[in-house]
Amino acid sequence: MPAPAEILKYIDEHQDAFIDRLAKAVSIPSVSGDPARRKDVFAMADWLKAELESLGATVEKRPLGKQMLDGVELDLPPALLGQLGTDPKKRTVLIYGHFDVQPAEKSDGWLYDPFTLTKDPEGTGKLYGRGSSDDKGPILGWLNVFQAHKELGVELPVNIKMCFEGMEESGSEGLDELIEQEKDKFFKGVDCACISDNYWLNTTTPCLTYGLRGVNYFRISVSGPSKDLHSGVFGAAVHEPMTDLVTLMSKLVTSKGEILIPGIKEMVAPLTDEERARYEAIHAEVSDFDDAVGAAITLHDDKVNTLMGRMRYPSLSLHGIEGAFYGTGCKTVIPASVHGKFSIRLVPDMTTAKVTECVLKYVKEEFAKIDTKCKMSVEMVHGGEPWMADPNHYNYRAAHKATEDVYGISPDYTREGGSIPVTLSFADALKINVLLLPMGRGDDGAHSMNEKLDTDNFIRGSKLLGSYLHELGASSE
Ligand SMILES: C[C@H](N)C(=O)N[C@@H](Cc1c[nH]cn1)C(=O)O
Ligand SMILES: [Zn+2]
Ligand SMILES: [Zn+2]
Repeated sequence: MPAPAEILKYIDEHQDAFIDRLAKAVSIPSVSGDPARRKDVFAMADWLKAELESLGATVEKRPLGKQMLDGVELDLPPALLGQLGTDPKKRTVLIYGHFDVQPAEKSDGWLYDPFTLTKDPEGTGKLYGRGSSDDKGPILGWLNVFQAHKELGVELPVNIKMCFEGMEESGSEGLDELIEQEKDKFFKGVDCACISDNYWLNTTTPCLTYGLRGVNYFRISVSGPSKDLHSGVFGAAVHEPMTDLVTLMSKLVTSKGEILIPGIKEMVAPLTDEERARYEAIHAEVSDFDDAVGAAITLHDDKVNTLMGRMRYPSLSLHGIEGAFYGTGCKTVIPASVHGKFSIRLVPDMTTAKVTECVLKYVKEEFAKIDTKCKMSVEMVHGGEPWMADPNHYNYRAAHKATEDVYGISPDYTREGGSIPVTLSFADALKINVLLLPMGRGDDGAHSMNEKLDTDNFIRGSKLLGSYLHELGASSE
């Protein structure tokens, strides 16, 4: 059963107020990876808790302990466990989202201040701001639905349990332990889960996502002199950490994206004809990738291999070098120590443990070949396993119908190239089906500069979440 027409009308009529609430959320710079912004992640938790409570939810703040970040002990931001409705005759759906965001600085190349929601500057309905699509917009989509029901006095068709965290962009530290502790308490009675935290493949076709790649994030540290040196005074006289690190990082992946670490490719589940046919059926073109990244730079020239590269094969990306000179000008420095960061996206049947074993062994062997007096260490910073769900479950059928209700078309069935490690934790610990129901478009620029959410995706996406709840409430096994 679709959401009642009055709910959909309410969402349309309150578009401006909903965008203002998104602006407030974006203005809190809740960057989990930056110790200086940690207080803002706490502030974001408080703000979201108050908003949920004003809509009638009961919400508990659950502390998650402490973490060590670059040798400094930091409090982890709390998770929010919320509830709306306890009717034993209704299904209970768990919704998850994260209120932390990736780092963003105007100087990264943003057109506007990343922590001010810039509304529709080009007249095309785009809402620019860090977290607009990943993942504050989708969280607020749920709030829009709750508000419509509360204000109109329409009963929610299912019971809602909520889990919102503030560390997703930094490895979801502490959350698995909370889920394990609470699986027979707070999470008891959950029938299925819905996560809105990924993206359509293109800019026009909604999708349901039944798989995620996992991720192992690594850090290689190379150190030499006890302080930064003048390259004119000491160049060609000493071993240089940066040179060794760049040599090492160049051994990880080719320019064609081929991972050079022995043992990685061998773990990947073989492709079947049936699976290949699923990629052929997806509504996407290579040009959608070109548009999303802003250049014609795909590794493959055909749709199927491009989609499979993103969804069903592993990838290795080099992210950056901490300690390196990166400013303007020509500083002639030999950095004393540098830290190279890279991650590997995991697919079935890879595991974080086996990938870590292969990487550590290989990096140490390759470093030994360099014949340097610098010191090297390598560590896995955080990891999450790949995940797949059954897309024939009633949870997916409800979302399929809701997509038809709201968009008038059938959704594509996709696997996401990104990672949401907690998805597998919910599926395994609670033994439930999890659905990923994205709100944003493929060109939203999550993790990039100029992240945006289209007004239409925010508003119709809110209607989609509402209709999904009604279809779920009316569905049978
Ligand atoms: C898909 C989701 N919205 C997301 O962006 N996940 C992140 C998770 C992560 C892991 N390490 C750091 N962040 C991602 O896929 O990068
Ligand atoms: Zn993200
Ligand atoms: Zn996200």
